[in-house]
Amino acid sequence: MFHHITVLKAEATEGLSIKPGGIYVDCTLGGGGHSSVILSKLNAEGRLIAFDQDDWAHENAKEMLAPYGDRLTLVRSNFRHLQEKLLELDFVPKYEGLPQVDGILFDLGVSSPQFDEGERGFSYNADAPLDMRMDQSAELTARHIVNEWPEREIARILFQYGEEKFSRRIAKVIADQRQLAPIETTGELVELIKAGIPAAARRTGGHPAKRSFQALRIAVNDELGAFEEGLHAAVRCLAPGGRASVITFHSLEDRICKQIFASYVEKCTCPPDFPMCVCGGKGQLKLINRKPIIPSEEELEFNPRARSAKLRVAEKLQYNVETAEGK
Ligand SMILES: C[S@@+](CC[C@H](N)C(=O)[O-])C[C@H]1O[C@@H](n2cnc3c(N)ncnc32)[C@H](O)[C@@H]1O
Repeated sequence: MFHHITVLKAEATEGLSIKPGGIYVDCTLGGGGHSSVILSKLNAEGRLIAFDQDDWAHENAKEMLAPYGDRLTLVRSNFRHLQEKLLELDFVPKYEGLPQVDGILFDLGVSSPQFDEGERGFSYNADAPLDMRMDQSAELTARHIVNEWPEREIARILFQYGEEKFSRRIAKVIADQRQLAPIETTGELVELIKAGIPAAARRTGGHPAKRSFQALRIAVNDELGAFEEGLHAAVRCLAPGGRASVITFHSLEDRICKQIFASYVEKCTCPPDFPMCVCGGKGQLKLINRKPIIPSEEELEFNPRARSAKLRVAEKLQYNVETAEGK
């Protein structure tokens, strides 16, 4: 059973402002929660293209979303290849060599089954081989990072991606241990992480391995690099008036989303409610919400995993003056 509770389900799909006959992309299919809401709002002309790099998500979606027939196209790929993959689909309109879709959704991170199934190696609560790959055909595993990367690189990712204060001490414990024997399992790694954190600090702030496991997962899957590339591609692939809805789960992701969106609005000086950019600037997006939308208390009661979620929505502007005048 694939059981993932969809986060900000109504808010993220309402953010897309769905037209029944439009073409939409869910970059993070997962358990199909957002995809099924989008599909339920489409008519016979409407299409959803759903990406995931994990086979599990596809196996589940093939069954669960089968009633929608050819309204749904599944793409097993990293969303960093969004533009190339959309160009391959005949039914997606193209303009000046770019695909044109009406909305794109990202719900970042891992799904609950990926995390909860110990065998995938994402969880510090289960003993399993050190894997952590979302795409099981990818080469880089957590085992490789822990056993092969230089100690200072391990310290860097623990600090940058996990905000782990004791990153250097943990990296040193890992480097010392692997001289004796390779580190093979999540259980062994949890013990090494604990050994690198002073006893008093271990008793506060949740599970002592939480931050390091997050950091390793981000590094194994190059999550931030893929998101940056995917979000830039999304802005290029939106048709005028199309929306991007992005749910992030930690400050590193949210910062990337905020900065990328800002980089496409900052040169436009048109009023926010203006339907078309006429200032001659190169603005391509307008922000639908300046402050991120966060889950309600009711949602958090029902799904505590939604606690750190933030939703940002932006809309592609109509073509700017140069393009609108038929250049
Ligand atoms: C949080 S879950 C999505 C849950 C989904 N929105 C739902 O409601 O069921 C994130 C999913 O995105 C996938 N994913 C994460 N990063 C990806 C990437 N760069 N390319 C493709 N899929 C990715 C993961 O494999 C996972 O299945």
